[in-house]
Amino acid sequence: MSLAVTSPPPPPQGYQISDLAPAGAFSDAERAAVYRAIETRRDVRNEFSARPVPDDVLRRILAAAHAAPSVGLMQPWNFILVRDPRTRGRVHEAFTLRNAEAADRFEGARGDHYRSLKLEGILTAPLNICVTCDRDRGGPQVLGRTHQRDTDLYSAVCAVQNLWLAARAEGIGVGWVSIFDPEDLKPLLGVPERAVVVAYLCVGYVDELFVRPELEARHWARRSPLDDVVFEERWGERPAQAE
Ligand SMILES: Cc1cc2c(cc1C)N(C[C@H](O)[C@H](O)[C@H](O)COP(=O)(O)O)c1[nH]c(=O)[nH]c(=O)c1N2
Repeated sequence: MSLAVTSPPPPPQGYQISDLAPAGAFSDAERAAVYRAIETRRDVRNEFSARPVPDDVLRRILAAAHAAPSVGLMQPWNFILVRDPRTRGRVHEAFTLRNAEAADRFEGARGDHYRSLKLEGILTAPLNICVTCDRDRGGPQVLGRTHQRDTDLYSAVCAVQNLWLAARAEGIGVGWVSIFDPEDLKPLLGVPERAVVVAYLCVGYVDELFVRPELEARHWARRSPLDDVVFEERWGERPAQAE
């Protein structure tokens, strides 16, 4: 009897027919719903109702975030659900310190205008979600990240946007608060050294939303026209106007 040494079979590399589905456009109503979510999504700071977000709704929103694209399918995110008022109180203190520093960077009337803006709903929203990026997930080599190390961070931001849009469809507002030193938040939320705090989100039901960005409605900044930001072939080259 020969005892031939056999190497293990190579891992499968193909896919199954059942892995594919038709890629046709959505129905008119479905398409309208997607664009409506995108166009009416707003950053919410002030108008949260205390009504809790039910677990099944929260699960759908988190599943939408978790379905985001990610470099090499790295899925580098975690979602820390922050509900404890004591923790949120500490997060709010961290915000207050950094917000005062930020306000001082704007001079004169601009500084007064800044101080008049409410820029977070940490204590008034019933739920806060911290989105992190674990920079070591997927090991040292991740497909697509070799020459662009920050693509893991970009992936986590894609998850935030998915969450934001799904929340809009559920009637839930989201406000992104970045007026922190992220290192202040890490010990409060137990975020390990290797991970980055990407977003701190205030989440809750809202009865009304601004129809345009609140910062525009409050005369802080203006939304730019689409044509100002579209170039053709090279930076600065404007597309030819359609006849
Ligand atoms: C990365 C990042 C960080 C922040 C924000 C957004 C993003 C993408 N935004 C919200 C921002 O002001 C808002 O998105 C724009 O003004 C546009 O308004 P709408 O989102 O369309 O309502 C925001 N808003 C705020 O009041 N406090 C903040 O700290 C931040 N930080």
